[in-house]
Amino acid sequence: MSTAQWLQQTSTLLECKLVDDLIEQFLQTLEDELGLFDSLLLTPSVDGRYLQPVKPTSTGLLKVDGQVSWNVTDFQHPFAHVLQTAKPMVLDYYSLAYWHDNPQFAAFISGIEKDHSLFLYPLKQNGQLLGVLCFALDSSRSLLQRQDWQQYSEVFIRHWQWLTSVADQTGQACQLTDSIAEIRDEMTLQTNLTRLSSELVGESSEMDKLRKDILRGAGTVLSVLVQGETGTGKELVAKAVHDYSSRHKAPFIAINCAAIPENLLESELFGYEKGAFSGANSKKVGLIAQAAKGTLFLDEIGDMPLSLQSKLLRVLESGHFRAVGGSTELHSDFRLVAATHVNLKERVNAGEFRRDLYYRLNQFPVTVPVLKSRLSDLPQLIRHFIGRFNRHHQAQITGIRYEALSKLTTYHYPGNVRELRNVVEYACALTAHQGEIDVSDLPTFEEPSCESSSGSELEGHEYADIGDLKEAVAQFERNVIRTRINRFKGDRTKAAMSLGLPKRTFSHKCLKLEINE
Ligand SMILES: Nc1ncnc2c1ncn2[C@@H]1O[C@H](COP(=O)(O)OP(=O)(O)OP(=O)(O)O)[C@@H](O)[C@H]1O
Repeated sequence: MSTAQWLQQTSTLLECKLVDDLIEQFLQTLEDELGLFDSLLLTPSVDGRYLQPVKPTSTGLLKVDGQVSWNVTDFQHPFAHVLQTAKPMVLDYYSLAYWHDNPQFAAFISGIEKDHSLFLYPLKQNGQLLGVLCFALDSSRSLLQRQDWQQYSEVFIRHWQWLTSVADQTGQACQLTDSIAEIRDEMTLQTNLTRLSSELVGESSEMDKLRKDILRGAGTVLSVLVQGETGTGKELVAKAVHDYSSRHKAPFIAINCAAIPENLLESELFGYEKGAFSGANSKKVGLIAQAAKGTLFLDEIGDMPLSLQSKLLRVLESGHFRAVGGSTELHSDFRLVAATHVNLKERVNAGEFRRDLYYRLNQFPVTVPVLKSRLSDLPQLIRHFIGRFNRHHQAQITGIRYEALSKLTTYHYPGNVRELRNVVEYACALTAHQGEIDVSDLPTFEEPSCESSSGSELEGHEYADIGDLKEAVAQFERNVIRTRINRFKGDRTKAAMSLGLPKRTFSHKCLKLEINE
C-alpha cells in the first residue's frame, strides 16, 4: 500500500468516534493490508494483573472463548515475555510447541498450522505498555522491517488513548492533531528522502545530510546558495530544491552566468524592448519574467559582473525590474537558487562580489561535498551510471568487477561526480555486451603526484616573480586548457570532460582566454 493509501486509512481511523469501532477498523485494515489470517488485541485488566482479548469471542484461527485471560506474571505463555521485554516476538509452528504446556495457550493456538506463525507485538506509548497485538500469518512473511503499519499503529494508539479519555480531557485533542501532523510530516519527509535518493545518489552520511538540507531549504521561501566544487552535482541540487518546493509546477529557469558574454547576460535576464540596441528587432521576455511563480537558477553566480549584481539585488529585494530599453516597471515573483564553485566569501573580501548580494543569496546555504570525501558512494554511483548508460544505449552492462572497482577507489576525482560519470561511460563503451566492466576497460588516470610536482616546481621558481596575480592565473588556465586540447587532438568536448567542466563553461573560458586551438 502506498503512503497516500496509508494516509487515507489513517484518516478513516481518525473518523472513528467509539473505541470498539476504532479497534475493529484498525485490525481489519491490518488484516487486509498485511495479508493476515487472523488478528487480536489483548489489553490489561483494570487491576493490571491479566491480559484479556478485546473481542470476547473469535471463530478465526486464534481461538478465544470469552473466559480466557492470561496472568501477566505467568511465564508459561509468551505474552508475559513480550510484556516483560517490551519487544516483538515471532513464533513459528515448531517453536509454538514449546508453549503447549499451558492449556489455555494451547487452545488459543490450536488453529495454527505448519506454514503459519504467530507474531506478537507490544503496543507502547511513552514507555508504557498498553496491550499486545497478536497476528496469525504466513510464516514466510516478515513484518518487523516494515515501517508503514507500525506508524499506522502509532496513530491508532494515540487515537485509542484519546477516545478513552476524551470525556474529561478535551485538551488532548489539540495534542493529537499535532502528533498526527508530526507523523504525517515525518512520513512525507521519509517518502521524499527515498525519492530524492534515486536522483541524488549516495548512501554516505554526507549525502544524507545534503538531501535533508535540500528538503528543508525547499520548504522555505529563502534564496538558496549552493556551493561546491565543479561536477559535484550543484545543478541537480538546485533542480531538487525547485522540484520539492511548492513552486514545482511552475517553470525552473536556469542560466550559466559564466557561459554568456557580459553584455548579453543583462538582456537575457531582464529581457529587452524592441530597438533597445542594434539587433533588437523585437521585444524579448527575460528569464526573470519567465521564472514567475517558479525558480530562477543562476549557475556560476561568482562570474556575474558587478554592474549586474546591483540590478539583481534590486529585483530580489523588491521583485521589480525594467527590461533593457524599457521604461515601465515589471514584476516577477520568483525564487532564486544560485550556485558557485568559487568561494564567494573570498570574492566579497576581494571586492569582486557585492557583500549585500552575497548575504541576500546566502539565506539558505547548501554545501555539496566533493566526491573524494565520500568514496563509499562509488559503488552506488557506478551502478547508477551503468543503469543510465544501459537505458540510453540499449546496452546490457551487468556491473563492474571487483578489481576495477578497487582501482576506481584509488583515484581522487578532481572533476568529482561528472568525472566519475565520464569514466563509467567510457568504460561501458569498451565493455562487451552483457559483460562487466573490467580493469582493462578503464581509462588511464593521471597520477596526482605529477600535478603536485609541477606545482612545487612553480612554487620554487616562478611564484616569487608573479607581479599580476589575475594574469598569472589566467596564464596557468591557458596552459592547462591548451595542453589538454592538444592531448585530445583538438576535441574540445573530451578536453572539457577531462577537466570536469561543462562544455559551455569550457567554451566560454576559451573565449575569455583567447584560446583558438
Ligand atoms: N549524487 C549524484 N547522483 C547522481 N548523479 C550525480 C550526482 N552528483 C552529480 N551527478 C551527475 O554528475 C554530473 C554533473 O552534475 P552537475 O552538472 O549538477 O554538477 P555541477 O556541480 O553543477 O557542475 P559545474 O560546477 O561544473 O556546473 C551530472 O551528470 C549529474 O547528473
